[in-house]
Amino acid sequence: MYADFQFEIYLNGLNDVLPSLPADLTRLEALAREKLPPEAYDYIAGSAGTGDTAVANREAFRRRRIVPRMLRGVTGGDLSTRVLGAELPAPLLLGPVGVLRIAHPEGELAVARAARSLGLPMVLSTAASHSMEEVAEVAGPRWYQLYWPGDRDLAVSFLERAAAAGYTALVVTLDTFTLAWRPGDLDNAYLPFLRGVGIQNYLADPVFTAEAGEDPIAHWAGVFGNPGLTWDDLAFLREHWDGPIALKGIQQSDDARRAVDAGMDGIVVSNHGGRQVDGAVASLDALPIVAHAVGDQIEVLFDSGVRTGADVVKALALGAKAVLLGRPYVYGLALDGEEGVRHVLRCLLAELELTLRLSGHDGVAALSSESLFEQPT
Ligand SMILES: Cc1cc2nc3c(=O)[nH]c(=O)nc-3n(C[C@H](O)[C@H](O)[C@H](O)COP(=O)(O)O)c2cc1C
Ligand SMILES: CC(C)CC(=O)C(=O)O
Repeated sequence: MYADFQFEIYLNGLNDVLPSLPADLTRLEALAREKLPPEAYDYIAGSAGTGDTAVANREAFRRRRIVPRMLRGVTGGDLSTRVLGAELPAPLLLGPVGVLRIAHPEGELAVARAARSLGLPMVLSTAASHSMEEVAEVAGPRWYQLYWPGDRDLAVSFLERAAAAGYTALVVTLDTFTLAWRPGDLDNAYLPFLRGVGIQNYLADPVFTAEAGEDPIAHWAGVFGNPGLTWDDLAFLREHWDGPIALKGIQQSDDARRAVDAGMDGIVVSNHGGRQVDGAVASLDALPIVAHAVGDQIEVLFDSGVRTGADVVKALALGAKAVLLGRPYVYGLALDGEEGVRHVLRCLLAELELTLRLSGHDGVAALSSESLFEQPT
């Protein structure tokens, strides 16, 4: 049971049981802000444009309310589930976040260790600041996130390296072929790759090494600016990746159906945490529409705005099989490395389990849209 340490905390005090971080995960952002270099904090916490979509992501969660049911003989509260062919102890993954060394020197390694200690999959970003092979050495279950380079040889080399290093599923991010207008980073003139953090991931790659020495921004744009991709190109990925593939950044039902038609195994309903299209629909608002459009034909995952266990309950009730966590674990990383990430995950899982049981659900499979009430706007 994930919540077992709850009484231990009451008996001994939070800080004897967990690192000296608050149990209220929504307070971590303010603490991380005090610790991180200002431009790194702004990059992590920031979003596109006015931040409208990032705010809408949270509002969409607030608008939905859990409706607790009583006397339902709730005993266990089983969180385990099966996603893209993998048995997960809980419907939670660590979403792909690039350049984690800007938050902590151990970066992706610390995150991988924390995820492994709880048996949760980590989705490693193409833009990771440790190579996928280094991360694989310390990671447990692992998936690989692809920023799809225009150069097909480079794309194949990423896929082959990921498969060889034991990454079992592929998450292809479609919504970030170029960075959005992000005023905070523009005001700071800050892009992590400029500090030579992000691109280190590729130095082990012969194709990339040939290009090294070039201006890193021009290099990034040249390599990953691949806006001409279409649905037809997905056949290429199928040809070069044997495991399951999920498309990340889906927000619309026709796009979701096209993913089914293209033979994909999953989609991640996501607006990149509001970091790409400012004014875009809140990801949680898109979720039930997309989930309804595809039914059981493809697995639906979700991210953008998840901050608490109750949020996970809401996303699952609206049709997600599992959720990906973004910024919260990065704040934990910034505050206390591996321990900080584990703290975030343990608190979130405990709260998820308690919320599920207290609202009358004997496991994640018992959730449905009837578990929620939507407040009129
Ligand atoms: C600092 C930062 C870097 C990110 N880097 C990546 C990335 O490399 N690849 C990717 O697919 N998504 C990336 N994302 C998006 C996350 O995977 C995820 O969609 C988003 O953070 C979810 O929203 P949340 O932060 O509100 O939980 C990044 C997000 C942040 C905050
Ligand atoms: C483009 C990336 C390296 C990182 C990313 O996805 C982001 O900053 O949102």
